[in-house]
Amino acid sequence: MSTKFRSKKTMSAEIVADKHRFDDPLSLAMLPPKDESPEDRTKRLATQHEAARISREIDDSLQESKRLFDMRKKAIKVLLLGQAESGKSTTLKNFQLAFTPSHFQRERAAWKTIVQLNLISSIKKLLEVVQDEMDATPVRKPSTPTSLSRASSAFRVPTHALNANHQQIRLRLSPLLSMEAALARKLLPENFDPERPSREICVRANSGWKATLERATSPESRSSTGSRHIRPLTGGDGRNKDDPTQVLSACKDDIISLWKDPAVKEVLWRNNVRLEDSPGFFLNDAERIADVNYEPTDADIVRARVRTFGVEEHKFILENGSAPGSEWYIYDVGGSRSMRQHWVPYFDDVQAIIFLAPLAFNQVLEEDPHVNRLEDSIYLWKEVCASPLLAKSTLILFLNKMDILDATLKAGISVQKFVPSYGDAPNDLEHVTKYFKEKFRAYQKRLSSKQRPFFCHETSAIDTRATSAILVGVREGILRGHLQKMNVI
Ligand SMILES: Nc1nc2c(ncn2[C@@H]2O[C@H](COP(=O)(O)OP(=O)(O)OP(=O)(O)O)[C@@H](O)[C@H]2O)c(=O)[nH]1
Ligand SMILES: [Mg+2]
Repeated sequence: MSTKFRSKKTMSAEIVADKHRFDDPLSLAMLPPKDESPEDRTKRLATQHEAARISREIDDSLQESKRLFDMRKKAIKVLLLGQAESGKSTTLKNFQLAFTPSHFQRERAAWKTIVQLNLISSIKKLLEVVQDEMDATPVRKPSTPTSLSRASSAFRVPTHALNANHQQIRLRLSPLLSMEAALARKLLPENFDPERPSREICVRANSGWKATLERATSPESRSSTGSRHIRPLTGGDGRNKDDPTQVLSACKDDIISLWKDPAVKEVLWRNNVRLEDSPGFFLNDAERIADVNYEPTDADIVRARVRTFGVEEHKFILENGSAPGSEWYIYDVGGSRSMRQHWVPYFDDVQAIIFLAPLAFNQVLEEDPHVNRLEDSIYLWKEVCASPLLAKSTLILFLNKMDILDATLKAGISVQKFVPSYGDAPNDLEHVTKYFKEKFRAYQKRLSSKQRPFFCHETSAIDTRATSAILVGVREGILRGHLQKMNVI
């Protein structure tokens, strides 16, 4: 711009700025030297240009951080709480399946390996019981019963005894066990729990274990000999000894016959072992899962068990429903006792707590067999209701595992025996549920510093269809409460 076209106002502003420049020691120090050579000038201008670029970058990143911070403030935060095995991660998977289905589908490959590992884990327990029985009683040959075996069988009613066939099956299944140990070590390096070493698959939160699993179990990875991948160990029969699909399919017939065997069933029954009630139970589906073409169904993924270790943050952008595009953060916590200390930092600014409480009146905690599960759930519920940090949060109670409660009551297990205060009220699903629901309601009323509505659902989180219908209602309730708080409605 030539001086001719500058306004009076601009010119006087420049004079003031120049005056300021010569008064200000910093500006003086920044002035180019009087005898600056053209090369020095070019260098100086380049440096100034670079400094300005970096400064712009810092500004942009600060603005982005602010934007993310504001978005998080606007996002909906939900915390899943409850004791270990109460169904928190299962509820999270239901949420993904219902509202962010494409995300759910993307993780399918990782879950396939988990289902296979779950199946192997049940086989491991089965083999342990078989081994203990064999160690305790002499093994008999199947075709030529001895007088000793006839005599010992006479003590049992009905008489199904383990024999050399079972030992053979056990031997043939042993590669599964070594493969499981190796696979868990390689694929889940975070598979560590001081409370229950090597009992259950467990991953540290946010360790990217799903991506690790997907990478490590993909066919490309297995066919690679690169050092970053699992090296394939190919047996004499051409089978890959590291690949759970191959090893399981080779063992399929033995797995099925062992699980269906009346002698094994009897041993389990006598030892009071109900594998069917253990988390991640897939033995009844061995025919399908041990198949070489196995692909997990949605129901398999929801039922697959991985113990949560720490606190996992899951970010969702809703793909459907009344507020598509809305951003949610769901925190899934590890529920065993040693992990509860990590919950509190996540209490800040949380809109809703979904509290999972199975009415497991006849079970004890895995980490402490002296503590009744239902008592522990009630203790935790009281803590949550009374917490000042959660005073403004909406509490939503899921009386989960209703299917198990139903089966327990139908099996004739008496509530009164475990909870004397239940008295002689009918030992059926309706009355038992009502009784404990009222207990939870009363504690919330008594312990909340401000009154809040009591939201309670009876759930069976492995039933994806029924859970989805409940979650739609929960989602809408949370959204409404959130928008009201933000004065949008
Ligand atoms: N039968 C039945 N099983 C359920 C139900 N909900 C969850 N499960 C199973 O119970 C086991 C434990 O569920 P998770 O969701 O992993 O439990 P969690 O609360 O996340 O446990 P931690 O991560 O150890 O704190 C899994 O194998 C689930 O498939 C239910 O309503 N009925
Ligand atoms: Mg979990």
